[in-house]
Amino acid sequence: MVITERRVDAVKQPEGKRYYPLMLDMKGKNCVIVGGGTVAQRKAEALLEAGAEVTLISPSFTAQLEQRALSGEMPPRLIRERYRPGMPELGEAFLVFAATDVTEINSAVRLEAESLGKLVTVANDAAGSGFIVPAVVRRGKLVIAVSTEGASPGTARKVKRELEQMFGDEYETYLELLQQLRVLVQSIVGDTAERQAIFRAILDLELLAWIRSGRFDEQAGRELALRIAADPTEAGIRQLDEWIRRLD
Ligand SMILES: C[C@@]1(CC(=O)O)c2cc3[nH]c(cc4nc(cc5[nH]c(cc(n2)[C@H]1CCC(=O)O)[C@@](C)(CC(=O)O)[C@@H]5CCC(=O)O)C(CC(=O)O)=C4CCC(=O)O)c(CCC(=O)O)c3CC(=O)O
Ligand SMILES: NC(=O)C1=CN([C@@H]2O[C@H](COP(=O)(O)OP(=O)(O)OC[C@H]3O[C@@H](n4cnc5c(N)ncnc54)[C@H](O)[C@@H]3O)[C@@H](O)[C@H]2O)C=CC1
Repeated sequence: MVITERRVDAVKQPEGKRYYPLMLDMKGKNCVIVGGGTVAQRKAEALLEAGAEVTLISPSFTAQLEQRALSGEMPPRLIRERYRPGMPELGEAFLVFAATDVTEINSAVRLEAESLGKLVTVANDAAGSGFIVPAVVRRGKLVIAVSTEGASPGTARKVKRELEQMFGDEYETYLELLQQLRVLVQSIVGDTAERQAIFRAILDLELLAWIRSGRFDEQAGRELALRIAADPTEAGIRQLDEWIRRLD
């Protein structure tokens, strides 16, 4: 019992880091992942989805990565070698992922990448990483990223699943509509304060419920835009809920 207690007491709290979340434009950006296992695969898939060019360095790869390299647009490049210092791919990378199951290799990748001025993440060492990857829910243009700052990745995944239940597919249509209305209002209302008041009024409209009801379509969106263009004032927009309700 005493031994157990000592063991628990000896576990050091990792020093607190405060991360800065951001959204990176990865289109066409070179990313190097060292490793070819399930973690490398998960990171590669997310990067490819964001339009990055992905190179993986590993003596072996998961069946899914092998498959992905043969098919589809923008296949990942697989380099079938063990990592060794001085590989040119690292120097050309925008981001580097050290994702092998060998701590010494991951550390060597980190040191080299850092010496080249690269941002690097280490799959088994949050403290030694320049960035970490959150769990992500996407609904069209709505992106919800969840992080526990490395405290419990499993919890990040769990919270993501909860958010998936809370935020349904209606957000895809909703954000497309809001984007259109925003561009429209920006093109017809010159005064910043008035524009902001209009945007707030639009957010207060019961558009989500309308979309969820299944009665909203392209024609309805057009009609809404026309009504806003006809009376682009806060008061005018606040009256639109009545019109929406009457459509029911
Ligand atoms: C620090 C970080 C670095 C990074 O990879 O960026 C990191 C580190 C580690 N993860 C480990 C384990 C697991 N990781 C997951 C899952 C995910 N891990 C992700 C991110 C991160 N993981 C970063 C912090 C994120 C944050 O906290 O905010 C997610 C969110 C994003 C993604 O990878 O895309 C993705 C969910 C994606 C989704 O579902 O959408 C699961 C769950 C599962 O697989 O079912 C497990 C097993 C359960 C568990 O251990 O909790 C271990 C090994 C521990 C060990 O063995 O001892 C380490 C190493 C360590 O802790 O040092
Ligand atoms: N960050 C995260 O999200 C998670 C991290 N982990 C940690 O990440 C590590 C990797 O996990 P998995 O992908 O599940 O392991 P895995 O065993 O599936 O894959 C390890 C990969 O590393 C490659 N590799 C080994 N030596 C190499 C070398 N010298 N050069 C290049 N590649 C080499 C292997 O070929 C293999 O493809 C584990 O050590 C684990 O602690 C585990 C789960 C989640």
